[in-house]
Amino acid sequence: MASTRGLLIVLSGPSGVGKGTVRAAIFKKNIFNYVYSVSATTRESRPGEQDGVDYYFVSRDEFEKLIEQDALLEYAEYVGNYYGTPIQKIEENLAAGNDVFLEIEVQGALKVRQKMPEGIFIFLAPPNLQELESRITGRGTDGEAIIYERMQKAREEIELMQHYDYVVVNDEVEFAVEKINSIIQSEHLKVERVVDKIKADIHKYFQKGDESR
Ligand SMILES: Nc1nc2c(ncn2[C@@H]2O[C@H](COP(=O)(O)OP(=O)(O)O)[C@@H](O)[C@H]2O)c(=O)[nH]1
Ligand SMILES: Nc1ncnc2c1ncn2[C@@H]1O[C@H](COP(=O)(O)OP(=O)(O)O)[C@@H](O)[C@H]1O
Repeated sequence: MASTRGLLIVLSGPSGVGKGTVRAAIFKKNIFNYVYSVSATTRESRPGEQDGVDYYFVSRDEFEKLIEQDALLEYAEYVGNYYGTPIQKIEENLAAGNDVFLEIEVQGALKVRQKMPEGIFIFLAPPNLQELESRITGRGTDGEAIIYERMQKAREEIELMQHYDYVVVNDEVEFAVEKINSIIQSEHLKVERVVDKIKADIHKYFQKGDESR
């Protein structure tokens, strides 16, 4: 009998809410040994970003081949670039019992929800919209028109919050990390998962006994 499948954890939310920051803090703490799902993207790499670690940086042609080959669990076009989740490693890791962590935007997360409804979908929300605007502005990567566009998009995305399992407000990074880790912890303790684990253990125990008899 295979070991219990890992959990698929999807962290999503509007641009600028702090997904990247919170994800980095979660991985730094590394409580649950999540495997991070590295996405493919057609956007240019930023200074300090590493190919295969932060993203797989690919051309548009290469990305379109991945789509044709059905190699992506989902993909979305976001601010002029493609972003997509390679499926193979996710499947392999979940089957091996490892938890897999995705950090993707809202359209993509909802597509994953349709394909893998057993996942745990967490919406990272800003404390309020004024604070969201300050974070986007403070990041210093966007002009005024883009900021306005991102705020309009955030408004639509916040309305999709009801399709998630949990909402975590990113007030302080440290608190958001704690809240997310405690969600994962309680998902691990759900009775059906514990029962699956115990069944796998019972199976292993008696199989060993049968072999030595
Ligand atoms: N749908 C989808 N979105 C992704 C994927 N990878 C990253 N994203 C999202 O794409 C958006 C833009 O990412 P990025 O260019 O790194 O800029 P950021 O705004 O600084 O995080 C963010 O909301 C990411 O969460 C993916 O594989 N699929
Ligand atoms: N809890 C927080 N409090 C204040 N600033 C934050 C918080 N979380 C993130 N930020 C800041 O907000 C900006 C956007 O964060 P980022 O992680 O890039 O967002 P996203 O990945 O969702 O687009 C960054 O400048 C980051 O330092």
